[in-house]
Amino acid sequence: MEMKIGELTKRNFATCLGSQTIGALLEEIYYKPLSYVLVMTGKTVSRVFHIPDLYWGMPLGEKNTLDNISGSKEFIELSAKEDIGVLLNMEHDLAVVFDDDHQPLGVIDNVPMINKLLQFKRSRNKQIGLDYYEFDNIIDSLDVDVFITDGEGYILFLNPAAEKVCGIMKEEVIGKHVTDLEKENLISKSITMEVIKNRKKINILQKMNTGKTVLSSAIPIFNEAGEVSRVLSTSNNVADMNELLKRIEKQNQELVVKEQQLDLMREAVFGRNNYACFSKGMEEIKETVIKIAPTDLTVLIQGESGVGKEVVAKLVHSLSSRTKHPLVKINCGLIPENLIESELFGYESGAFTGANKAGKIGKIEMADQGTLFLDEIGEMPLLLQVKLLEFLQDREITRVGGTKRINIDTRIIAATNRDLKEMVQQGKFREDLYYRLNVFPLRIAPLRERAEDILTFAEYFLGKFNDKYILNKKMAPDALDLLAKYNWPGNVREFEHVMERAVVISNTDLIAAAEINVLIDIKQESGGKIFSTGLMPWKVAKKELEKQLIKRAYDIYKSTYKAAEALDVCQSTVAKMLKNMAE
Ligand SMILES: Nc1ncnc2c1ncn2[C@@H]1O[C@H](COP(=O)(O)OP(=O)(O)OP(=O)(O)O)[C@@H](O)[C@H]1O
Repeated sequence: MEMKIGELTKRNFATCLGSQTIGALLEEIYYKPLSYVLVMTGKTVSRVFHIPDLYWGMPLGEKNTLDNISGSKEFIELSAKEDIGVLLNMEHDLAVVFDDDHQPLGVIDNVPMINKLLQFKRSRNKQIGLDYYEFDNIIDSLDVDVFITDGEGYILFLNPAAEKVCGIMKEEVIGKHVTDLEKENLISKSITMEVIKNRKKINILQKMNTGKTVLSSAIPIFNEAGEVSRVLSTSNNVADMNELLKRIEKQNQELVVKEQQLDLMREAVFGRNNYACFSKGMEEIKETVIKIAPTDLTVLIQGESGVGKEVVAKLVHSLSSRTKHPLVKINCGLIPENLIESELFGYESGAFTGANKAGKIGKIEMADQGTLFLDEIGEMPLLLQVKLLEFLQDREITRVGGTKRINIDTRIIAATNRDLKEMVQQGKFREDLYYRLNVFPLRIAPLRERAEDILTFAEYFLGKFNDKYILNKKMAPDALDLLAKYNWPGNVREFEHVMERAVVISNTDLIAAAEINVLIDIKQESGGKIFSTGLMPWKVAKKELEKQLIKRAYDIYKSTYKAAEALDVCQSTVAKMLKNMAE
């Protein structure tokens, strides 16, 4: 059954006589949520005014009576009992609805829209689309604020969500102009007028008198003549967005805390593994280790002997998820060639004479779930390189003398002080194995190339050996100078040994340069050898060498006596030559 006109009728109207002045009328209805005024002549409705139009005209004609002004809407009269089908194809915008006694019951506005809905519904012959009232209900139930004005900025509608955000009642503001809301400080800035002016969508942040800040978005709706006939504003509570942002921020903070905890954990790991660094290069290695440790990437660490390759390998393992499982080290250079295969792969009982009867598991198997550290990989015999390559490809081993394939899950870290690439070129190392290992290469620079690390190491090892020997020794500045100038052919390992011996042998609590000097002996700096890089006359070369040695010794000791002692010449020679050089 079709709806009746009475069900669609809005009761937001007032009646009055045509002799009433506009001023008096508006004063009377000011606070009421009304949209229309019906001017009565006896029992007949003679004119209908849209209340916002009256506000608009008021400054000019406050004293005018309704009979005297223009602007009445065209309308049609309908009975409440009629089916809504009568609206079909109706040309008027507005209908005034009467009851059985011909008393005005209300109005139906926006008839064309209802019309369209009806047509739509009928064309489908079923209940598709929404009834007019359903729209009202839906907009009222929306959690989004909806605020509608006419094309001049007079407020026509706001839903409960908008009432809440603005802190105003519909009744208070319907029919008012948006600029009044600004004047009354109900909103900070009207977006509606901007939209009317610019004829396009605008977004702004609005502060409401409720203290809430909303992000408003308003769009113009145009009539057929291309004029802005309505402005539809919706807004989102910034507090809700802020709430969301706060939540995101909180999560970010939690992440930062977690990151810090992770940093602390890493520091603890670094501390435990005795990794000291100061130079940019070493910091970079530390950062890289932090990044690659959690992955299962194979790492190839290259660098001279004693630079700290094993330290780095341990770090990678400690910071990986495999840390609870063993880090198994195999020094490929130390195991006799005939044993290395069984060392790596293990053997079954009775595999060869002299072997343990029960058999033995190899290092690779021991490293299952953990990390296998192949130190001195450059020393691995070529034949075994093939077997290692096979394992790296299949991740399976067969014990010597056995047939069973055993699946192994291990991470590989290899280290070498040899130039593997060069070995590949010389045919001493398998190219395919080289590429299998060189997945993530790390090169650790020799100590002489990272002089910035020396002071850090001095402090670090001083602390370490003071603790070890329960001492409290310090380094004299010239002793530190000396450490910084030496070129450390044995790298960190040599440095560590020198520091340990210095702590142990120094006679006082202050380790002096002379005590360091005894340990590193400047004459050994280049193994006691002097290299020439070009040819020059004998005498000139001799002179140049003398100058260089004197300068070097004096730079280190800052004393002609000590320099003379180190160079094994008399003090006057050093003093004289320094003087000549200065002239
Ligand atoms: N960054 C570092 N922080 C603290 N100690 C370090 C560092 N680097 C190296 N060392 C110390 O130097 C010594 C040599 O380090 P490590 O054994 O790791 O060197 P390597 O490069 O593996 O040497 P090799 O090639 O001879 O096996 C170790 O005692 C180690 O503790």
